[in-house]
Amino acid sequence: MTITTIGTAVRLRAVSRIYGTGESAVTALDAVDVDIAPATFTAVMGPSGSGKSTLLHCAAGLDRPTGGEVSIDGVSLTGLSERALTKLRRARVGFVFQAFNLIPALSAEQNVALPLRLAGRRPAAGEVREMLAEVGLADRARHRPSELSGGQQQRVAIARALVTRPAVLFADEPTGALDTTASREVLRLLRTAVDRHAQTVVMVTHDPYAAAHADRVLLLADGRVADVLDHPAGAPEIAVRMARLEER
Ligand SMILES: Nc1ncnc2c1ncn2[C@@H]1O[C@H](COP(=O)(O)OP(=O)(O)OP(=O)(O)O)[C@@H](O)[C@H]1O
Repeated sequence: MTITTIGTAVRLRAVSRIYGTGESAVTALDAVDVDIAPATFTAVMGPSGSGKSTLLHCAAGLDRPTGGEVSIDGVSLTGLSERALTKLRRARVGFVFQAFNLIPALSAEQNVALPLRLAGRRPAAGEVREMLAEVGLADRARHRPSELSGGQQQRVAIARALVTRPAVLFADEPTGALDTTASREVLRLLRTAVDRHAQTVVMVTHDPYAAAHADRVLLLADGRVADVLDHPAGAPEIAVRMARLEER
């Protein structure tokens, strides 16, 4: 069964995720409600262990919540079979991870073409090259990941995540392993996906400077949304709200 939720790219209703059972049970997410509007950039922050990665994984359909409901692009994930969930992820969702996760034996171009091939499509002429050009790597198409800098590898990973033109891009600490210049370039690409291509970006980060690129910052504590900051003025404002959260 699918439930249509027009106007929301990602919707969480009373989403809980409990790891383990009995005395060792850990409540990583505690009845979280979140609505993420299409074509917006959301940053998810919070102290270590507050549930950021769990939220991202549940919202992206990579992990199943213990309770509650997640919808992506108007489709409820509850009750979908693994196969249907995989299909939905391939069609509507992109992922970027801190560790890039490129396939070492494949060239940049082959890495970017992978999601299209997995979806059973033969990439159209120029399609993959255009995507690489969008992330500024047209001249690196035949290079393997080991022949690229960290920043370039992450740009290939972004091209790979965006090549299917997914409705939502989830990014888990995408700038965590990068220096300031490479981070800025990655954040600019994520911002472009939102502003130019009307895609929705949800990014977990520890870095207030990265979060300052977002339209909205969700601050988690103990598996709940403890604070929300709309249109942050800059990194200092975000850092202050984070500090307040950590003092509680
Ligand atoms: N597979 C698991 N089994 C048991 N507990 C887990 C598992 N994954 C996460 N947890 C626990 O759930 C809570 C939330 O973890 P999560 O990784 O979502 O936090 P986080 O905010 O992303 O942390 P960090 O910033 O350190 O990456 C933590 O207490 C963590 O120990």
